[in-house]
Order: sequence, then structure tokens, then C-alpha cells
Amino acid sequence: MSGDRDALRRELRQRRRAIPAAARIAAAERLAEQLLALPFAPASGHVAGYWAMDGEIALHAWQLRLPPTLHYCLPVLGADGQLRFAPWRRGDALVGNRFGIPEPDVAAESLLPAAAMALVVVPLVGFDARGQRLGMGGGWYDRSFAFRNRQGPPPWLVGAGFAAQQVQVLAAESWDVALDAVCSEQGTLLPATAGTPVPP
Ligand SMILES: Nc1nc2c(c(=O)[nH]1)N(C=O)[C@@H](CNc1ccc(C(=O)N[C@@H](CCC(=O)O)C(=O)O)cc1)CN2
Ligand SMILES: Nc1ncnc2c1ncn2[C@@H]1O[C@H](COP(=O)(O)OP(=O)(O)OP(=O)(O)O)[C@@H](O)[C@H]1O
Repeated sequence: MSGDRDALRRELRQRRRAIPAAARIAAAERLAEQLLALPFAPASGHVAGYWAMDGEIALHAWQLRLPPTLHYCLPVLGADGQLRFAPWRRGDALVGNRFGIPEPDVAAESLLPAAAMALVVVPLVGFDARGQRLGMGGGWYDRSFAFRNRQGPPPWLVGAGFAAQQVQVLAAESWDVALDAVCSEQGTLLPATAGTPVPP
């Protein structure tokens, strides 16, 4: 991993944490509106969010406004390096993972594979106008959704962040999975390639 990428990550994480409480509360509401208005917002099935940490934009407003036909899920880290997903409702048991992020406390058999999601809201440290994403550096989303580089949606991959996390251009790595959209409190970016099937 390049030092540039690391330095950018540090700077953008700091910027994300520095957003004042009142602004983040308002931003979460605006973000929910953007996510609910996506042209490809599914009407039924499973959708994945994340448990916001380290200054990430929160998803509670979106979760609370989902239609009852959609089941909200949270990511669970697998020992094999893949993310799996578990339905989670307020009050369901949680347990901290190796990074201290709460995840549903469920048996392995009841976890859903990444491909079972209709839409996934992807946490990000930075993004650019083409839908390239800089994450925390673990490669979790890239590994888990690598199949989206060979086939079209679903699952639709939608980055969520504060507008302050947008940068001019992120250098794409060969393993990076591009996002179909990025939503922030200021609007929705739909990169020109959104949903384009990858030729065989
Ligand atoms: N809310 C949320 N959940 C998520 C992610 C995320 O970015 N945000 N992930 C997105 O991939 C996955 C977890 N990936 C992560 C990768 C690195 C670190 C992290 O905090 N690294 C530390 C140092 C390592 C350590 O503590 O062992 C750090 O740099 O602060 C956290 C999560 C799955 N769940
Ligand atoms: N499809 C893949 N197969 C194998 N390894 C992968 C794959 N995708 C990413 N990786 C590994 O993950 C590492 C981290 O990738 P990267 O820096 O792009 O993470 P990130 O997208 O910022 O992290 P995250 O998704 O956890 O937020 C890379 O060094 C790469 O070796």
C-alpha cells in the first residue's frame, strides 16, 4: 500500500471526526433522503448498512425510514476475510468484533452471503466523482464484493459519506470495486458507469 494512500486516509479520517455534532445529526437526515430516493432503491429483500464509528456518517435515520418490506442487515467479519450479513433490529443482541465494532450476535448458519443483499451501503473514508472509494484499508468490501467486477447489480453498492470526504481523483487499484452511487448530505453522485454490466 502506498504511503500517499495512508497519508490521505489519515487526513480524511481526521476531517470526518472533526464534523460538529449538530452538522452530523442534520447530515444523517439528508443522507437518508438521498438513499431512499435512489433510482434503484429496492422495494423488498435485504439491505445492508453499517454501525457508524470513527466519525462516519450515521445510518439510523435511513434504517428507521425503510419500508417494512426491507430487512436491514449489519456486516459480520468472517475468519476467511469475507463479510457476511445478519438482519438486525433495534434491541437484537450485539457483540464487538476485533475492531470493537458492534455486530449481530448470531450463529454462523444464519449469516447471509454478500450476494444475497439487494443493496449495500458501504462506509468510506474518501470518494471521488467516478465512484472510486478509499476505505479503512482492510480490503473487506473489495474482497467481499469482488464478484461485482465480473457481473452487474444486484447487489447495488452505494457509498455513504459526508461531502467533505470527496477528493478530486482517487487512484484505482486493480482490486478496487467501483461504487454504483455515492450519497452524501449534499446529494447523490451517479457515476456514468453505474450498473453497466462488465463485458465477459
Ligand atoms: N462502520 C464500519 N464497519 C465496518 C467497516 C467500516 O469501514 N466501517 N469495514 C470496512 O472495511 C469493515 C471493518 N474494517 C476495518 C478495517 C480497519 C479498522 C481499524 O480501525 N483499523 C485500526 C487499526 C487496526 C486495529 O485496531 O487492529 C485503525 O487504523 O484505526 C476498522 C475496521 C467492516 N465493518
Ligand atoms: N479481491 C481481493 N482479493 C484479494 N485481496 C484483496 C482483494 N481486494 C482487496 N484485497 C487486499 O486488501 C488490501 C486492502 O485494500 P484497500 O487498501 O483497497 O482497502 P479498503 O478498500 O480501503 O478497505 P475496506 O474495504 O476494509 O474499507 C489490499 O492490500 C489487497 O491486498
